[in-house]
Amino acid sequence: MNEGLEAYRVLEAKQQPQWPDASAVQLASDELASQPPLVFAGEADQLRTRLAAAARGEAFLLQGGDCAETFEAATADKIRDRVKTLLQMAVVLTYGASMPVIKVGRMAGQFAKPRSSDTETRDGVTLPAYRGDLVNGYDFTPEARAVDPNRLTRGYHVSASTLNLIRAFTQGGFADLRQVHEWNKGFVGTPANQRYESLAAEIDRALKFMEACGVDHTALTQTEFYVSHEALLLDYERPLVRIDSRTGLPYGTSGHMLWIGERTRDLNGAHVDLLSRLRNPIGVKLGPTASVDDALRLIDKLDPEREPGRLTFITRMGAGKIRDVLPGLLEGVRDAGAQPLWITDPMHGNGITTETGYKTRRFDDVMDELRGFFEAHREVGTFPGGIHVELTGDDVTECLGGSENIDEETLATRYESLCDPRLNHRQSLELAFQVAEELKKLKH
Ligand SMILES: O=C[C@H](O)[C@H](O)COP(=O)(O)O
Ligand SMILES: C=C(OP(=O)(O)O)C(=O)O
Ligand SMILES: [Mn+2]
Repeated sequence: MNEGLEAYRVLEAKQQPQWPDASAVQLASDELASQPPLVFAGEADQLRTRLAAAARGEAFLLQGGDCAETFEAATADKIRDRVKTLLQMAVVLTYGASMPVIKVGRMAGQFAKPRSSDTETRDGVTLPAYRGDLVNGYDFTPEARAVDPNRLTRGYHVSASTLNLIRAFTQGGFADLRQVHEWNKGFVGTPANQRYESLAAEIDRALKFMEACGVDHTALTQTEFYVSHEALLLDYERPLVRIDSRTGLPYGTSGHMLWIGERTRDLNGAHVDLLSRLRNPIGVKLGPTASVDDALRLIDKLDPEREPGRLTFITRMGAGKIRDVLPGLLEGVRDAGAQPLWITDPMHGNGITTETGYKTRRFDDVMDELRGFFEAHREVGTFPGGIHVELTGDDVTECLGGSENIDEETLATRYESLCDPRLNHRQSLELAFQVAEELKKLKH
């Protein structure tokens, strides 16, 4: 029954590195195959159950983290701050939505990147493009940019220690909601403070009320937190597929939820084939050219049983297109009787490059796409089930605007991303406040 797990090998796999030495890749693959799984099948099942609730309109998904994690930045402080940002956003969204928020990091495995071009040219020198720390290094030298299969096992170990820390933080009391309300301090003295003050005060009061009522301590101090990444690099994903001893079924154990990117979602390609055979919850990015037919064929292939929570469509249309494109897609899928979870990625359709060469996004465009997402669902009568955001807990300057009004000149001061621009800590919270306002409207 599981022989099909090798079927992807004869199909076209886009965006894979050209490894120079097949035997070194085989060694790395054998090494990965001998390591323990990073996540357990039962956890993936539990996430699927949670996502099924979101598909029914009874929960909301918050998925976020770096565009490209790096080995170097897998430090305790940076992991803590990213988790903290997501937890703080989740508190705001939970209050806005009055429903559970499912927390899923783009973490502990988000190390491989699809690129528009195989090469990068700087000052007349052309080298291979950076494809993520799982493949090559970022420094612009031939040595760093050479692809290195030893990075596959290093990526596994960095993911393991990242996940270990995430589990410790979210189970060990760090996620104490009573601490999480400290977030509003980040806004003191900014124009955003006034705008969000009243919602922040309401949340504070609600938390104090819960505590006074004697709500079970663990409900306030422990939280479920899942990890996900784009399942791009098949030489990493395949060796981490394991057969679950309970059910005899294959699970990708590199993360709880795996998604297929916009560039690799070909129906007859290797990525769709391999992921179709795994029991994890699966995501697929859908850009503005995706048709109803594309979506329905993906459903047939990835979710033939139409099992709630199995399939999440992550739309990334661009602020200028979402209102035109999304309603038709939602209608077509609904009319075919399918109920995938629909979430929005308001980042990847809104990239621009400044004259000085920085890849960036305008906070206002991100918010506009988010509002377009809620409008499209309102129009069709479907549920806007979550958000997928590139963000960091650090005080970087990568996206334009927000309450700090980051301008083009400021971008250069703390631009740290090696791939796409992320919302910084404050911009992320600001986004959460505005999404909470949209969620509140849903209830009325
Ligand atoms: O994260 C997404 C893609 O890897 C990224 O947007 C591609 O960027 P590029 O056009 O710079 O290759
Ligand atoms: C590559 C990404 O997105 P997409 O596949 O939507 O372009 C990403 O999420 O970083
Ligand atoms: Mn990205």
